[in-house]
This record gives sequence, C-alpha cells and structure tokens, in this order.
Amino acid sequence: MATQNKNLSEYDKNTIPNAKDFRFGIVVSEWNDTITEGLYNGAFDALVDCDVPAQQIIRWNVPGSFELIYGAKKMLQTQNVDAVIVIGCVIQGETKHFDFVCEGVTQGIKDLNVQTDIPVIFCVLTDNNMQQSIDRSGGVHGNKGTEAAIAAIKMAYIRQQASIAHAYNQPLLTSGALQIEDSPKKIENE
Ligand SMILES: Nc1c(NC[C@H](O)[C@H](O)[C@H](O)CO)[nH]c(=O)[nH]c1=O
Ligand SMILES: CC(=O)[C@@H](O)COP(=O)(O)O
Repeated sequence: MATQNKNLSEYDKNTIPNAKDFRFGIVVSEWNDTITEGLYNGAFDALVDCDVPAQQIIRWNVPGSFELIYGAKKMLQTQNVDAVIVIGCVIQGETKHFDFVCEGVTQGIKDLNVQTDIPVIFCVLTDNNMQQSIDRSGGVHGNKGTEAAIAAIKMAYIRQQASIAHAYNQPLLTSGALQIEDSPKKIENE
C-alpha cells in the first residue's frame, strides 16, 4: 500500500517555494462531509503554514465529487487563482456507481489540467470503506489535504516560472527555477 511508505502530512518547508503571493481556490464536496472537512482543514492549515494569507484562499462547496469538475471549471473561469484543489471522498457502496463517479471525476479533473492554464490538484479519496478515509484525512496515514496543498504550491510555482521563462526566452532549471540571475517580477495573470 503506497501510504505505508509515506505519511501524507509530512513536508519539508525548505523544499517549498515562496507561496505568500499565490491565491488558491478549494472546491469541497459535501458528500462524506466529516471526511471532506478534515481534508479541507489539512489543506487550509498547510497553505497558511506556508505563509499563504487566509484571505487568499477561496472556498466553494459542491454537492458531491462528480460536481467537483464543474465547480473547479467555474472557479478557474471566474476567480483570480494560481491553483485549484478539489476535495472529495468517494466510498464504495453496493453498486458500480463508485466506479463511474471515480472514473468520471478523475477524467474530468485531468481534462481541466489539459485544457486550462491553471493547475487543478486531485484531492479525492476513493476508498473501500470509511476507515480507509478516516486514516487518510488526519488519521494514521496523515492527511491527503495537506499533501494536496503542498502540491498546489509547487504547481503554482512551476506555472509562474514557466510563464516568466517564456516571456524571457529562458530555460527552467529542473527545480523549476529560472537560470537568469535576477528573477524577474511575477508575471501577472494574463
Ligand atoms: N456516493 C458518493 C457520491 N455520489 C454522488 C455523486 O458524486 C454526485 O453528487 C451525484 O451522482 C449527482 O451528480 N459522491 C461522493 O462524493 N462520494 C460518494 O461516496
Ligand atoms: C459512490 C456512490 O455513489 C456509492 O457510494 C453509492 O452507494 P450505492 O452503490 O450503494 O448506491
């Protein structure tokens, strides 16, 4: 099991870019809300711990994980954000509905990452039972919301640096940093 080798809440602030100027959207599913609230708290707390001002974090709720796709799309279209995190918890029931919801959300969020310029981070638990969800939203395996927040910061930084590199015709270092000495100011969202 992948999480046996990695606690989802662990991160090294020395490896995380400066996030104080970034704005984040978080779209939260209301299905299994005891779990999704725990995931949201993990994400929010991690962003603030990485110096993102609380007023730069926008939260929207949607009914279920399938609606995360539309909610994220409208967040991208209407809000000035540098990354979006979608938070959901899908738990296997008696029927194949689980399979279709999980596949649909996965493909929908993938499509948004392909079709738009803003990174959308996939913080959707797809578990066999509630205990697995508890374990991954602040339990023994940590909090996937924390992991998603760190991923959102890193992807927002890559987007920012790629935009600057494009503007200055400069290659990016593997770390995502520019190769020019005086890193130019952040390119405002086009
Ligand atoms: N069973 C779960 C759902 N089902 C609801 C769908 O996500 C969707 O809201 C509905 O089909 C209407 O479009 N959603 C979850 O997030 N988690 C579940 O376990
Ligand atoms: C993912 C779902 O929608 C599922 O939990 C609903 O439960 P069931 O398959 O028993 O209808």
